[in-house]
Amino acid sequence: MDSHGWITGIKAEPALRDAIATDQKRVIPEAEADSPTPDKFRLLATGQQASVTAFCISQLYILSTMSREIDIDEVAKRNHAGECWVIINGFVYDVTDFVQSHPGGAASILQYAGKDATEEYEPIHPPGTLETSLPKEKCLGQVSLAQRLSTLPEPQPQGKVQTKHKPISTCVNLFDFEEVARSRLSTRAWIYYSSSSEDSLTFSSNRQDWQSLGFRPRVMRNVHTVRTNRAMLGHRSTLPIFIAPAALARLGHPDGELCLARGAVRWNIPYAVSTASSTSFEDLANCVQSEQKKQPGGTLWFQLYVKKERSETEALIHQARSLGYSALLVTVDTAAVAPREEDDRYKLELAAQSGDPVTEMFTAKVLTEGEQPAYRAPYSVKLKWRDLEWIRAAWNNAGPIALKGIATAEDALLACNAGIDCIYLSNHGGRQLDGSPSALRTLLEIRQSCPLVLERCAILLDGGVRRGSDVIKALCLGAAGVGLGRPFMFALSAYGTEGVLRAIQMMDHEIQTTMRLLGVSSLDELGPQYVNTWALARTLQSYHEHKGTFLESSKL
Ligand code: HEM
Ligand SMILES: Cc1cc2nc3c(=O)[nH]c(=O)nc-3n(C[C@H](O)[C@H](O)[C@H](O)COP(=O)(O)O)c2cc1C
Repeated sequence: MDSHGWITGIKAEPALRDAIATDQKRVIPEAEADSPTPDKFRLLATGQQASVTAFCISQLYILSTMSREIDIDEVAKRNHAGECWVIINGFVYDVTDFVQSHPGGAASILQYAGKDATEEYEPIHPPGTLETSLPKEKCLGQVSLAQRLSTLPEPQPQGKVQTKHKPISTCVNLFDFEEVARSRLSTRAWIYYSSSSEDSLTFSSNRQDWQSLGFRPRVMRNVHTVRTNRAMLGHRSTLPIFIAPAALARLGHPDGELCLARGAVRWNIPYAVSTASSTSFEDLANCVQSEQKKQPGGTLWFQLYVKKERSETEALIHQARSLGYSALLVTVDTAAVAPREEDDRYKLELAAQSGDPVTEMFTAKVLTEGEQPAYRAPYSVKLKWRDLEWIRAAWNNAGPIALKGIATAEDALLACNAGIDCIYLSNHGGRQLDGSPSALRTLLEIRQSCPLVLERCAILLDGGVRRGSDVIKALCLGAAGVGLGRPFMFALSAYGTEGVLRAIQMMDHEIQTTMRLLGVSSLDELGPQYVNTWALARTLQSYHEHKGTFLESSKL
């Protein structure tokens, strides 16, 4: 390594080296020097701020390859669906044939047709995406270094954000992280994390329902020592909480999902990795392994979105299994992606500002026979209960299986009868069907109409959980454990790994305090006698009135 912190073997011109030194980064190529790709470089920050700026990678990429040079004006001409080129990390890709099948929707690429898409592309896609999604020949060449440098954004003064930044020591609860994250995140990232579908009815009731449940505390019990440990999907966790699967953590912080993995190991709780993780499944497994060498704990679960192609799904399951992910969580509430209008409006506004004709988001396409509608996600609209057979076979008993997104007692019973190990009650944080019930309501419904399910299957749930007291309420009603989604995304966006660790610590503290004030010293003592469900239970559909329909609809 030379005096500038560069690994030898990389030829960096002085101008480039200076540019990167200003940004205080060192670059380490992980692949052979003769065939570098943008995804095979990693940046290590020497300063506190580990913000990975894609342009550093692309400069090296440009310098270290010898492929065809393309003029930026040539790229600019290919700016429509009929001929669509984009620049990513200094390389020019012809994505004309790929655009229509892009899993993130055609519009998201067409917005960058003829332009540099690096800044948008990088935090969303895990390493290796370009290589696996596009044929090699679609990488046409690279733009010249001079042209690339001329389009680089001005370096941001590093200290400015930090001096304004609220110190982590002043955050007292999870809502504080949300506030800090809001001030730090780009508009796009904030909207992506915080938005919910349509009128946000479900999103709002997720929070309200926890608040409508009261406690029935007992006093004068010796609660000097409290035990918070809980087994969830075979993992003996220090706390009855886990990190719920959420896509695109690198939108919030350059270390993205790695922050979550570190938090999970250091606190010994499970982390459910999303199929749409912006860090590769392998990097996360390696991170957990190396953390566990320092201190054992934590586990990775794998959240599965069933893709349109069965072979793709099977490949994902095999990969998760071979990397040692210890449970499979199949998400079942995404037959379509519900509109999150804030996201859509923002994208459309950007498109309108840049004069791009991106209207296809709302344009109905006439389908030829047998063609699937172009949903905005790569997930299967044909998923059915029978598919559990091949999903189970692909997983090959590598650990328990949960169905994530169950929202009625009838489906809970179906899952139970299908031999599923765990029912994960969720409405996707209010991001899918607006008007669907909170997990808490579904749990009450199960207790009312088919309590047997609680004996035969483990129950996990999530949605609107922000307090240790919410967790305890769920456990009183029979949940084995509780997931948190947005709070962890906000915590990592605000303070990286430190934020995640502190968020878990806050939950630990709140859980312990609630237990003491409730008069229990172990989670096993919790039961329905500790909560007052009256206000919520009376809003449920009466099981006795609808018994016939219930029994009918809980069959296939
Ligand atoms: C040009 C080459 C590109 C390739 C090869 C590519 C490939 C992919 C792939 C394979 C996925 C699916 C990830 C998964 O679920 O496993 C995806 C998702 C996505 N991509 Fe791209 N993409 C490209 C460009 C872009 C650009 C320029 C944008 C600009 C915003 C973009 C935005 C998205 C979004 C929003 C998703 C969905 C993420 C989610 O919510 O799950 N992509 N892309
Ligand atoms: C930004 C974001 C991304 C998400 N991505 C996924 C995902 O990839 N897979 C999934 O099954 N659920 C996903 N979810 C839903 C969460 O797993 C979880 O159900 C939800 O966040 C819980 O609600 P909460 O955010 O109020 O805690 C996502 C949620 C958010 C907020």
